[in-house]
Amino acid sequence: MTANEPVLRVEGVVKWYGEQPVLDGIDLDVARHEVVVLIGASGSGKSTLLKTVNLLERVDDGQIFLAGDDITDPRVNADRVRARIGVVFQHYNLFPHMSVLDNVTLAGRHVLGWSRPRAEARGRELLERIGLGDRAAEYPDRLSGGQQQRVAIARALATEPELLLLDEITSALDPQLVGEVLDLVGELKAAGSTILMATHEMSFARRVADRVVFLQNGRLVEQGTPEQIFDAPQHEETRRFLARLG
Ligand SMILES: Nc1ncnc2c1ncn2[C@@H]1O[C@H](COP(=O)(O)OP(=O)(O)OP(=O)(O)O)[C@@H](O)[C@H]1O
Repeated sequence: MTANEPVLRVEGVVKWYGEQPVLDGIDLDVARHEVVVLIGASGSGKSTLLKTVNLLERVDDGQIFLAGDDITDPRVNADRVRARIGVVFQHYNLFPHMSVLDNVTLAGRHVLGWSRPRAEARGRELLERIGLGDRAAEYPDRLSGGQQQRVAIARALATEPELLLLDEITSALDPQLVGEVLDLVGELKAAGSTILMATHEMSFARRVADRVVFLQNGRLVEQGTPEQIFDAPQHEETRRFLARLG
């Protein structure tokens, strides 16, 4: 990979569900250390775009490159690609029958083949970083929703991914737990993570995004800095979307 190559390049991506194009020719780059935030109405295609990057959905047309590698090539090993991309979803999806530490070490041990000591050293370091170092041996249901979502973020970081995908990671949380998760994302940004995320939290998008991307009906309508998008949107569709949010 060359110095200027984006971590992620999405080129002409099209995805159909039945008769309906859900992604209608998306072009998008994410540079190293950049935080790109997807906004748009429910159903505009944000989650589907993240799923195509993580290979949970196959594209019908176009290509996706991760650090220059075409990950939409049908011959790629999807598990290997996924180990290079950390993903956190709305529902934290921790394994309830495994300790917090085992949840965090699973991918390193089973996908990357790390030894237990290596995976656990990395896992404990991450749990310390998210302020849950003393909860390693507990089961997830002993933790609050915000703490579980922080563990899910630690799990996503465990394989030292090149890219983090965050999909509505606060929308299932009680309002008083949202802040701790958003603060953690702010810390990841400060530490230089490369992040592509979808959110309905416009105040957070404004705070954390280097670039905001507005999607509507599977098309990328407009993108720019938070100031450009929120204070001076150029497209009528963007203006209408933001006006509806009040
Ligand atoms: N598995 C599926 N089968 C058929 N249609 C789907 C499927 N998943 C999503 N869709 C449709 O694709 C469109 C885009 O959905 P997507 O979840 O990507 O939107 P979104 O912008 O992430 O919405 P939200 O903000 O509500 O999460 C919607 O019309 C949705 O109904």
